[in-house]
Amino acid sequence: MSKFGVLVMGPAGAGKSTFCTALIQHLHNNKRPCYYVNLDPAAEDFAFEPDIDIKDLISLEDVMEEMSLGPNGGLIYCFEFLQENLDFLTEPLEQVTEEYLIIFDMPGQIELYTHIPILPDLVKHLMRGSLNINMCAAYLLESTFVIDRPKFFAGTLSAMSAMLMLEMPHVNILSKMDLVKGHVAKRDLKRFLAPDAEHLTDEPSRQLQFEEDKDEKREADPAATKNVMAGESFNRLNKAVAQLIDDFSMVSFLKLDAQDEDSVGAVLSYIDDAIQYHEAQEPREPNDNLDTEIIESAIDR
Ligand SMILES: Nc1nc2c(ncn2[C@@H]2O[C@H](COP(=O)(O)OP(=O)(O)OP(=O)(O)O)[C@@H](O)[C@H]2O)c(=O)[nH]1
Ligand SMILES: [Mg+2]
Repeated sequence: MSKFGVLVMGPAGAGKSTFCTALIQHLHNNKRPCYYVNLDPAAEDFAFEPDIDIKDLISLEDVMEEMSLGPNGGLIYCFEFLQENLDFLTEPLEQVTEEYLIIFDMPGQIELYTHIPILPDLVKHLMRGSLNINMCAAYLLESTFVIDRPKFFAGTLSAMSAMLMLEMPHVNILSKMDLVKGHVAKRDLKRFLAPDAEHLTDEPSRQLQFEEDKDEKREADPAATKNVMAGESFNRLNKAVAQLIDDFSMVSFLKLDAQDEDSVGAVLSYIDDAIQYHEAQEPREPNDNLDTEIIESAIDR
């Protein structure tokens, strides 16, 4: 029997928990069962009570107090503790059946997605071994942060880093689209949704701004002309990064407005495709009330 899950990731405040809530609401509305797993040991308020909450195993607050760690060190400690106590996840998840979508709500500390092997090990445990969950990563970036070229590069590279590290089907999502709608031309938005090297480096106004910055810095401090962020070298760096993003041709973004159910439904259909959810579902019984109504209304017509 297969199981299906989505790992909702991304930087702090990207809208991960809001997306999880919207997804659960959408699944409820469509009479689809889901299983909500909170893996953020600092999360407090939930619109839907998690079925598994890492805080029942360990809480960030306790770790910070007892181990005298900061929030990031504390989070790593919590995940190492989870790694040593994987039964906490395995035992309840073994009972989850194939109709369920298991939603994992992750914390926002970016180091989890870049260089620490904790998350790949956790993902391996969920995808292989006894659980054998068909998983997809949903990586959220806030749209207001990335519709500016340098921020877009930084955000996209972080998404790519997570993608390469986790080696699992991956859906990138620009969240909070309601905040940029009407403020950004559709044409401009398009090039951030499906980036290619030429579009990303072709931005004369931005270049002008950097040239001006360079002149100002030169007057103040001649050594600043060596700054890699200024002028031609920055331009070349931009081009190289844009080419890298293009070469991978893996980074494109779906739009998400968590308040808009159609938008949530559209993102879910990409996730379903990535994990092949529908292929594994049993055909529904024809005597199911809903199906009977549909058949009756089709006969009436
Ligand atoms: N306008 C708008 N605000 C949003 C949207 N999604 C989330 N927010 C707001 O963004 C803030 C952060 O949202 P969360 O869902 O807590 O983000 P998160 O990624 O779970 O944050 P951490 O778990 O702390 O990393 C909250 O104030 C939300 O109300 C959206 O689609 N539109
Ligand atoms: Mg959250």
